[in-house]
Amino acid sequence: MSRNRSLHNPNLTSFPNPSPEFGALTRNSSVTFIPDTLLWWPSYSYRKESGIGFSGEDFFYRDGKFGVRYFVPTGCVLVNEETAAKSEDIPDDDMEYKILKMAKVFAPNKGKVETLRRFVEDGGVRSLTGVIHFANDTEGPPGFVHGGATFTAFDQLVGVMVHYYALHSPHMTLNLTIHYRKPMPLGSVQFFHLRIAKTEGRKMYVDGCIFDPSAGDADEEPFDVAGWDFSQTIPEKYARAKVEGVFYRLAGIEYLEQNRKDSRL
Ligand SMILES: CCCCC/C=C\C/C=C\C/C=C\C/C=C\CCCC(=O)SCCNC(=O)CCNC(=O)[C@H](O)C(C)(C)COP(=O)(O)OP(=O)(O)OC[C@H]1O[C@@H](n2cnc3c(N)ncnc32)[C@H](O)[C@@H]1OP(=O)(O)O
Repeated sequence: MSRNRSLHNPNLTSFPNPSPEFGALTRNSSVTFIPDTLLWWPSYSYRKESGIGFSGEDFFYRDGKFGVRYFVPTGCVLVNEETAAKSEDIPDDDMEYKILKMAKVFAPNKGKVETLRRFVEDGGVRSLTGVIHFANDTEGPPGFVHGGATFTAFDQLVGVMVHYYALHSPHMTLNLTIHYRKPMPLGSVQFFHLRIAKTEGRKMYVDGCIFDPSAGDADEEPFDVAGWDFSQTIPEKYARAKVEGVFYRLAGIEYLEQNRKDSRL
């Protein structure tokens, strides 16, 4: 049996650098790695108060619980200095302009210039791909990841994707459904592939999966991540968990402040 078990390393507490999984994605020409400084949003309040950005290749949810690296389809960089400069004549109280200014700070200044609207019109796939490490303290069933940890990971990953493609305009989760297909081995490094299925008004419909190249049939070669065309969905048999959900664009971040006041928090 030539099954690749290298992804399941119970002793792994942080990302090996560079990990074989990360390497497989960087060799895939249909995806581009975005340093997660551009997407990382650990705490909106903290960030706002401190003005501190975050660096490093790994994303961790609290104390080393999840580590994440992100990729987007090649040629889908949303905005750069040039695009942002063209928006100088937009009034300052315009929400989209504020978002563009944020994006100017956070978006990578390289690659092809694509605005969100242009990209959508082109019918391109809006997706996010990456590797995620479930460290040992996410344990639920003995030897496996807790379903709540999987859910949190999905909510965060999809949230990051939605905010990325919406040029950082604030969205909240309306609903999220997880289908647990196969137990998630504790300490394993998994891949995820998420996409925006459609946008309707203020709603963004999303779907995707966390998948494991070695989760297919035992007599097959593992799934070829380096050669896979990520504009396609991942074959069902590799999915450990699948997700579908809807995110909703808020009129402004002030909505959250108003809710805090209303709740007397
Ligand atoms: C989280 C914001 C952060 C902002 C940060 C800014 C920039 C960020 C940049 C990067 C961020 C990076 C990462 C972020 C990572 C993760 C994101 C975390 C996401 C979360 O973890 S977030 C917490 C859980 N989330 C909630 O806490 C939502 C509570 N909720 C509400 O606050 C209201 O519900 C609201 C405002 C959403 C809508 O309320 P509303 O009054 O404005 O509008 P209304 O009620 O009319 O609903 C409008 C349409 O949604 C339909 N609808 C309503 N509820 C539904 C449901 N449950 N399922 C299906 N459809 C539903 C209605 O049927 C109607 O549909 P239709 O228009 O078709 O009739």
